[in-house]
Amino acid sequence: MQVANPKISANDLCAWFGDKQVLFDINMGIPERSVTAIIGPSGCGKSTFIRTLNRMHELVPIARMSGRIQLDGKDVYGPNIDPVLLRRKVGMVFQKPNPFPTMSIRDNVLAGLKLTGQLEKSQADAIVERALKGAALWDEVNDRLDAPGAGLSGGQQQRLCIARALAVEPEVLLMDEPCSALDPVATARVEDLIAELRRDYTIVIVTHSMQQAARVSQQTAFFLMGEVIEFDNTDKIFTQPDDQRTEDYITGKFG
Ligand SMILES: Nc1ncnc2c1ncn2[C@@H]1O[C@H](COP(=O)(O)OP(=O)(O)OP(=O)(O)O)[C@@H](O)[C@H]1O
Repeated sequence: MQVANPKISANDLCAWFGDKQVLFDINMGIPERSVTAIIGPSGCGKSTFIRTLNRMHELVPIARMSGRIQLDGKDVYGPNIDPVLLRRKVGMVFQKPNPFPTMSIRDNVLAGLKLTGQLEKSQADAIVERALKGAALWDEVNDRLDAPGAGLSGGQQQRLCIARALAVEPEVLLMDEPCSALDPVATARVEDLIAELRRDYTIVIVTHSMQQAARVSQQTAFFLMGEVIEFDNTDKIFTQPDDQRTEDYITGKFG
């Protein structure tokens, strides 16, 4: 699938852990303000791929990569790019909700801004409200912003982590199996939220749930053993895939 003016593009991307190559010549354009799902069996390189997009891959000492990743046409591995600033633009939400447990809900939302020394105190209340509203959590927590983050349900904690990611005003949100620790009700809320967020953000979501990919995404990439086997509109991937391996995977013949 050719994407005109992609928000992010990967060109000839390869990645290794030590001697083991785990991504092979990935070429993919990720459209702006849209949800792109990454599916594929365990160990096929989905997480590694999204972690190359905001330079988290390089935080693993034995990790290496080659090829090019561009954000708005600019090389994210270029000499003038500060990885910390890049990660503010390209935020990440992880599999297990990971709020700071003893920190208040309010401070959890502000944590990213505090870390990068960007918090203007006079703005804090407005930022907290905007981020929690953006994460569809404000109505549930606005009367207890000083309570610890750990007191929330799993689904609320994940939305708190999404609020924390939104507080730094990213342009892209990478989500690595964001619902895998959530029950179906909490999952549905996060999926509704993803549908809302796509109006303003470019979202890339790794998921093991084919149903989730079909529900939330506009494009889907099927990864297998470190390669992109097929990348197309989600409807096409789930109804008329071009590759037999995609069909076998989505119909549950392996996984
Ligand atoms: N920190 C690491 N050190 C060494 N090898 C790693 C590391 N992280 C991942 N790998 C290996 O890289 C390959 C790709 O892993 P990755 O986590 O990207 O796959 P995945 O498709 O996201 O898997 P899953 O669906 O199980 O989360 C696997 O073989 C994995 O064992």
